[in-house]
Amino acid sequence: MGNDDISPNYVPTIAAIHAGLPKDLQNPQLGIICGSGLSGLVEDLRDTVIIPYGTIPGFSNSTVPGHKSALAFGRLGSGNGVPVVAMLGRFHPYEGHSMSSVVFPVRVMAQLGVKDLIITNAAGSLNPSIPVGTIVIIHDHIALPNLTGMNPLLGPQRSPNHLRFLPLSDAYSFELRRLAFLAANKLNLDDSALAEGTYAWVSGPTYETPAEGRFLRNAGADVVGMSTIPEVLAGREEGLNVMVMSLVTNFVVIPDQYRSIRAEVKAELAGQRVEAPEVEVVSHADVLTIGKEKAEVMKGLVGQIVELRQLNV
Ligand SMILES: O=P(O)(O)O[C@H]1O[C@H](CO)[C@@H](O)[C@H]1O
Ligand code: HPA
Repeated sequence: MGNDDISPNYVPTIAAIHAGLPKDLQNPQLGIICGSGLSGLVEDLRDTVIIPYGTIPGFSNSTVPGHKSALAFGRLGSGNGVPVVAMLGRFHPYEGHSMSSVVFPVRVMAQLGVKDLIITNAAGSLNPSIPVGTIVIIHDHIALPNLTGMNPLLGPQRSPNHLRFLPLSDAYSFELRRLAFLAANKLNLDDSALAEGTYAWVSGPTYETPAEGRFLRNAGADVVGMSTIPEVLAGREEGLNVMVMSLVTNFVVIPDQYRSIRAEVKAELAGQRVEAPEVEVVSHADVLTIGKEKAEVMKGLVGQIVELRQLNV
């Protein structure tokens, strides 16, 4: 899955978007990507204009429950506020979208004038000290697909302004992460509400086996998900400041030890029938439920980050 569309034609896309917007919303400063079940993040936008993906050349539709398929434009923050564009729903490679379609909206955001990009997602925790409901401010990532030939930036250099060899040691904006913690403080959130950690990107759509979960945990990842990193890479390649907030919606199932069938059969042969174990499984429905529960907190944080950014704190 390489990058199949190196030079997208932005003209019809930007024209379609601008045609649907009043002048003062045409150059948003902040981009937001709403993860699974997190479209409620934009409820506080003012003067909102919704543009369905289906009407925007180059955009696909998201097929995942909990993802809408529209851009929301509006204003966030006090006074006149900051013009914002939000993706209500994203594209995942596992849906069959090409890598270039997955990151196209981020490139379009950059064309529209976005400078800061806040990416959200639902993720599974690999770290026992990061429970369900925690919001993890991502400070690093492990992207196995990137290491094995699925890097979204594969292909000819896009332009002289797009770095051929993009460094990623500074991928996650120190400034925006700082504002996230200042915002949590302003909102009187408990220390445990926000954590910092490393996101592991996997292609999905299967959830991890216990051995895969253990492998990722041992590799140093704190949370795992099937999105986000292509957007981070494209955002950085486009010169945006990027921050990622992962909402932990479940623990990745990693039993300490496997139940031995041999031992159970031995017990059965000795006359003691053992019941089949109940194995805990993750479901997307559970992921969406936690998203709904925590949408308010996520929304509050984003709003407060915008407020602090406006004040140049
Ligand atoms: O990363 P987002 O889009 O929030 O969604 C997460 O939730 C889905 C699995 O439940 C996967 O798509 C995973 O990546
Ligand atoms: N694994 C991968 N992606 C996810 C998970 C998970 O446990 N939870 C939400 N998205």
